[in-house]
Amino acid sequence: MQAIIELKNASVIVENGSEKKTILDDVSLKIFPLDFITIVGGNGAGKSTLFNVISGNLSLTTGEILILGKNMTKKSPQVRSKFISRVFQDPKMGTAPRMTVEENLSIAKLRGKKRTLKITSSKELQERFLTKAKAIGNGLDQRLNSPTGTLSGGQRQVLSLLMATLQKPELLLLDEHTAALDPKTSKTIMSLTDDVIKTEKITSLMITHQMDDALKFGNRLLVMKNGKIVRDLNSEEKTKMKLEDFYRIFE
Ligand SMILES: Nc1ncnc2c1ncn2[C@@H]1O[C@H](COP(=O)(O)OP(=O)(O)OP(=O)(O)O)[C@@H](O)[C@H]1O
Repeated sequence: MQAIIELKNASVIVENGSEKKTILDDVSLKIFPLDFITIVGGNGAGKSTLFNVISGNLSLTTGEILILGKNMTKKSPQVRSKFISRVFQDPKMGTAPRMTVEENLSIAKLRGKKRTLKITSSKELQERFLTKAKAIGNGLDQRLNSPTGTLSGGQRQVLSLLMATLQKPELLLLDEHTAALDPKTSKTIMSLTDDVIKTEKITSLMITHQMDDALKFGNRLLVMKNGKIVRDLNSEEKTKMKLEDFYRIFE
């Protein structure tokens, strides 16, 4: 099967003064269509580095990255954004605060296409958005003409998620996207995420510090430590895993 993303012996070495540090250490990984992979690991394990390497925000020191079989190692984040979208931990990151919800949606429509300064409103996109936003019921559908800076964190994260997925990406990167929300909102956004991923059939990677979410969601689980992938568990192995087993891996 053709992998959506393939990393081949990917390493990133950074220099801190005279010291060199390997922050991604010879990682080889294939992400297949419809994979929903959860990623866990302690602070500094290399999870965000992995995302930055995939999105093109951080260059590999050695190794290769292929997207749909094509070598994209030297391609910019803009080129890769045709294939990849990302939702960040900080609700402020995914949207432009002074622009309204509607204007932000128009930007989402342009993702991956040649960017223009003209921001056009798309009726179809707006209708799709409204249907989904209404179903969530957190009032976002009432705020189409409000600047996104005035939305609650939960509303902004729903908007970021919908913006990242209204135009189906080849790969969705979820970077601890529920971590800054209160427990109830976090739960709502997590079940919305799972629902969107399933109904739109979106291949996804999700970093989380919530072990129960890592076990509950997705079909595959990666554990990272010291810049390496130390476990790559399939669904069956994942279901056998208990929280205690997890904590043992981290020890
Ligand atoms: N651009 C960079 N330049 C130098 N060091 C970096 C860079 N990016 C990350 N690092 C370092 O690489 C290591 C891995 O960081 P990374 O952010 O990938 O960890 P993480 O697993 O996402 O951690 P956390 O759970 O705390 O977010 C850390 O020691 C970090 O300081």
